[in-house]
Amino acid sequence: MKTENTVWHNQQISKAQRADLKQQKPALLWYTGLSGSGKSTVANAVDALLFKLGCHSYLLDGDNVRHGLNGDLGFSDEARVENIRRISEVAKLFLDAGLVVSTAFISPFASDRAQAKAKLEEGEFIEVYIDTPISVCEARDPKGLYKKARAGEIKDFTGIDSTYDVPVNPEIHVKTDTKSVEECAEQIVGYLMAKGFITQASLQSA
Ligand SMILES: Nc1ncnc2c1ncn2[C@@H]1O[C@H](COP(=O)(O)OS(=O)(=O)O)[C@@H](OP(=O)(O)O)[C@H]1O
Ligand SMILES: Nc1ncnc2c1ncn2[C@@H]1O[C@H](COP(=O)(O)OP(=O)(O)O)[C@@H](O)[C@H]1O
Repeated sequence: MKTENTVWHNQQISKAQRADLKQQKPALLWYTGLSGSGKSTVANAVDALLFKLGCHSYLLDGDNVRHGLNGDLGFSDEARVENIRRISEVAKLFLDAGLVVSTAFISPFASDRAQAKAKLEEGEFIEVYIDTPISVCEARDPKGLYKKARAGEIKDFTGIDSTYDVPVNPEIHVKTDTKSVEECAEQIVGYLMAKGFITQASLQSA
């Protein structure tokens, strides 16, 4: 999709040059999971760990992005599709800047996650499934939203009266009901190290 009568301008500094300067490989950690599953908590812990390791990263969080860029969108299926489309474009720009990016959105539809992946280079999209049973999410209910949804005060609530497509083959599968936040974060950072997204050189220069 592009605006009519616009032409792409190649830029002088490439994505590879920006990444080389930071001694890291751009990547997108795409967190997905139910409300209350732990996306924000784990993504924040990972981002803090990456920062400590000297990695140049950035976190786009669902609730926060809906305070600005996507503040005009609600929770109908169409609005969620547009929400994820915009986020995937923004994430792509951040990757272009050479960063390790995290996005923490419910992103309930598999087709939207697939489209986000298709916008990136091979291997850059890392799906992180925050797999927490809805019973646990509901017991946590950190924002009191499940209570409101059960009372019929919020409609189209994911897992109650709006669909969530469970990831079929996520790169990282995180179980927050059996692991601590720290263990979940270490699992994810360990994956990035094992796959060479963070190099020894970048750690030594930190
Ligand atoms: N109807 C409904 N369904 C789900 N979630 C709701 C709803 N209404 C408000 N909220 C709050 O919005 C947060 C989800 O926003 P996202 O942008 O991640 O959703 S989506 O990816 O477009 O589905 C979600 O944040 P998290 O709890 O962090 O997931 C909720 O705080
Ligand atoms: N291992 C864990 N990982 C992530 N969150 C956990 C874990 N154990 C308990 N929690 C709690 O679960 C809640 C998850 O909320 P949040 O991170 O906002 O989820 P989401 O962003 O998916 O809506 C927080 O209150 C957090 O403290």
